[in-house]
Amino acid sequence: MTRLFNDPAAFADEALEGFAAAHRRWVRPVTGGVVRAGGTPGGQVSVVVGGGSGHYPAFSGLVGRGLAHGAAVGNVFASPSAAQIRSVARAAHGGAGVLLMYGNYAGDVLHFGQAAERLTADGVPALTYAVTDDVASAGPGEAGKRRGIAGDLPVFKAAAVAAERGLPLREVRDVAAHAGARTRSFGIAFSGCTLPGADHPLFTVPASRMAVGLGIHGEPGIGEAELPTADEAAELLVATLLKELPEDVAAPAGQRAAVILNGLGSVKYEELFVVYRKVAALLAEAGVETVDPEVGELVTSFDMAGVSLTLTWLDDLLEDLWRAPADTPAYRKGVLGEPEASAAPATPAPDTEDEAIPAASDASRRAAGTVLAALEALAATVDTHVDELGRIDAVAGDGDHGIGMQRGSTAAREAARAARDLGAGAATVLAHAGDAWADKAGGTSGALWGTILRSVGTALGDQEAPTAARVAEGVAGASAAVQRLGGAEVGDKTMVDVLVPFAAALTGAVAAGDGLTAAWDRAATAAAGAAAATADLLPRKGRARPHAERSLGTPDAGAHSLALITRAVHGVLLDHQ
Ligand SMILES: Nc1ncnc2c1ncn2[C@@H]1O[C@H](COP(=O)(O)OP(=O)(O)O)[C@@H](O)[C@H]1O
Ligand SMILES: O=C(COP(=O)(O)O)[C@@H](O)CO
Repeated sequence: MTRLFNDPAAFADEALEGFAAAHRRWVRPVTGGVVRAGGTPGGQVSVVVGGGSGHYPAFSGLVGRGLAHGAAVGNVFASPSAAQIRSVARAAHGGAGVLLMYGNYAGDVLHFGQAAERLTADGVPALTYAVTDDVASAGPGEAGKRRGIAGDLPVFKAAAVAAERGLPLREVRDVAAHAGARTRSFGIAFSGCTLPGADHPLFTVPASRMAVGLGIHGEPGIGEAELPTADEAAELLVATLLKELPEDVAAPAGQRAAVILNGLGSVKYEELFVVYRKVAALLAEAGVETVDPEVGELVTSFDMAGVSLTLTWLDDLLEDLWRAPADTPAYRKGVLGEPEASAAPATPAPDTEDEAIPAASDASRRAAGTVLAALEALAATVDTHVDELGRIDAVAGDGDHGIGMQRGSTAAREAARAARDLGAGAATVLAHAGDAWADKAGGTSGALWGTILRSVGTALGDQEAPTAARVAEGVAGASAAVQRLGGAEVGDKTMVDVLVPFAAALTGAVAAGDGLTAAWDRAATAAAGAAAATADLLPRKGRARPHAERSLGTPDAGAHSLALITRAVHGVLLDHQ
């Protein structure tokens, strides 16, 4: 239970503020996260890590010498936005490029990928690396789909030390990939966390049982088993990882491994030590020599009761990097010399983008008024359904869809209003709204909704009075852009299952001669039907994928919210026709 909070929606921001105030020796707050207090030495590659809040010490607690140069910090269980990541990366840049590192989650992949593209275009060379250590999240044949859990730490650390030793950007990324390929984790859980403001945990397991194969967002595991003793838990964790050796490790005997026994939030240190006692014995029995083991909380999920074991199979390079000293708020080891003089920031962090409003025709400015009304109706619908969206998402996802949509749609409405008040046309109002949505919400749906609004805006332009055909073209463009960006197809159980038939129905009705309001009405009806039909699908993308069966009978959260929104926008069109 998370008991101490003010406004749940402000929890992540307030926690970051307090964290930075408490750790000024190590970190300096910047827009979107924190960077090392002493900056990045000139000419050194910076390693910028990040992810959602709720996982402390990941990610802000891992910033300091010997580890990350900066951390981009998202909302609770949602990736930071591309704008946050760019801001942190620019502040951490020492002139030699930036490696962006994160766990392999859909939202993180989208936002860090977009940030890397923009940074490179802005003259800050940037590469990405996603950690995939969690063996329970996908089989060995799909290792690229695995998520990142406590294996984040050794992989981030290897890259950061390589950067500090002066390696160029590509080689730092190669080191990250080498450490990632040799890092595996597996966990068990006894209860999920309770998010700030929620009154029950994301999942529960009967007192006599445990979930096997945990996730760090309240995912309930891939199986259930009898509650083990501490020794039995150790046996399961060790046996699972010894069966999951990296390709270039033939057998455990004779190997050396970095070991992390990680508590997820409410498993106490003494319990962890009881488990570790057996883990150490079992690894020794298998002929594995443990190197600088860590027992404690390194990646958490609020108050989740769970424990995971991580092994990084070491070679000479990886052992050297793992043993290197570090000095961060949450992870310290060895002794570091005096800090090198830091670079004057090579790339000052812009806090705001250029806000110039392009000229617009009167017709487009009038259309911007309708766009604003549509965004107001959208945000109101999300507010009304916020709890329902969270509940649906919690069935097989991480329960944050309502909160994420609320943050995004509220920000979009405010940005649209400000742009409209400055005389913007329809395209500019939608572009500002889309950017604000993606920036404030983060997460998968934040990136996708930002793209939807911007795509529709591009088709409308700032000059012409939008016709029904233009609107249909914009929605079709949004549908194609979402598929390109997220890689989902119809049938994967995502918002694409609604967006594609919605766009097709709208285009078809307009082509058949319907006016916009009538065509939108038909399309919104098609959207509602398509959203309901997602209940029969098995998810193949996003957070819900590993819990496919649990989601049968429940519609996809993003599909459902999209259908609700299309109906709300129809009400606005009726009023404005
Ligand atoms: N690859 C994808 N393409 C399109 N939509 C996706 C994809 N992955 C997830 N989604 C949509 O995003 C929704 C989840 O949104 P949200 O919970 O806000 O993001 P997150 O999963 O990052 O927490 C899902 O219900 C699904 O509709
Ligand atoms: O939740 C996280 C990011 O994943 P999403 O796909 O945005 O949900 C984050 O907590 C882990 O970095």
